[in-house]
Amino acid sequence: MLTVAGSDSGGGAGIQADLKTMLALGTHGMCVVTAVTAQNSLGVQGAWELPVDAVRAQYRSVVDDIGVQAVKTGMLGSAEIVEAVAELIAGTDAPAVVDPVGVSKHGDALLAASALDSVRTKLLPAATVATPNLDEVAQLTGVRVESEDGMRRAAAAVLAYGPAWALIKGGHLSGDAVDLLTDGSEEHWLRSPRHDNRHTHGTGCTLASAVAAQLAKGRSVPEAVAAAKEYVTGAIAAGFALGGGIGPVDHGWRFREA
Ligand SMILES: Nc1ncnc2c1ncn2[C@@H]1O[C@H](COP(=O)(O)OP(=O)(O)OP(=O)(O)O)[C@@H](O)[C@H]1O
Ligand SMILES: Cc1ncc(COP(=O)(O)O)c(N)n1
Repeated sequence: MLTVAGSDSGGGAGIQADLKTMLALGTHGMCVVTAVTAQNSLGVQGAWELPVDAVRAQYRSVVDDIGVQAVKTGMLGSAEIVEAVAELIAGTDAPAVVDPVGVSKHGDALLAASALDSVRTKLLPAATVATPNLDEVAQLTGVRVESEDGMRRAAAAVLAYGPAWALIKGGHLSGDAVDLLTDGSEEHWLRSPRHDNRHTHGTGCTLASAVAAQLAKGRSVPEAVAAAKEYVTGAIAAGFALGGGIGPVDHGWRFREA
């Protein structure tokens, strides 16, 4: 399966998190790099986008020869890259999990403000599952959620842009870590205990890649999301200190348990 995302030199989020997740879930990981970040446990020190032609060329190389069973998108950076990727995934016969990455855990911008409209009108409509966190919901739809009660409103506002399913992540609320998956008719609440662990770098990338890996294996969207939630919860519980700031989740927690 394929991730279209930015590189995190610290190895906790982005392309690196995606490929580790794909391996841990028994799939073959491939990647289209959209941007390179200089990043560590303290934040993002720099970010450089690739030319849009390089993004398109990587995508065509992989899809035309090897083929894909599922695609995941993460950091896309600019409106130009968002629009190119939206067109590429819309033309690919595989489910697409779109993580509309806006800012890093440290508050560094990973998407230009000028790209928001392209995310709304081009990328979200091409998604099988869109996985915004609550800050991204606010940025994209204007809906602000401060408690579980508001998550239905958030999902409706995201679904209005056209993804088949919305997975609203409540990781930034307090209390249990609750997410809502809905296609507008079915509703699935995913709840896990909140782990009191500050080493959560990469949670969003890991969850979205895990959903894509499960879809690649042929699971339905609700089954894929339930299995992905279980995987990311274990990875957060096993998150560990690395560097002087926020350490990564542990993508290999199941290997170590075994
Ligand atoms: N402390 C925690 N304990 C358990 N689960 C958590 C915790 N924090 C987040 N989660 C879960 O992790 C997943 C990712 O959610 P989150 O809201 O953190 O995504 P994100 O904001 O995109 O990630 P990031 O903050 O790294 O950019 C969700 O399933 C969420 O419920
Ligand atoms: C290159 C890159 N992509 C995405 C994120 C967001 O990470 P998270 O998984 O924590 O939402 C990041 N920090 N860096």
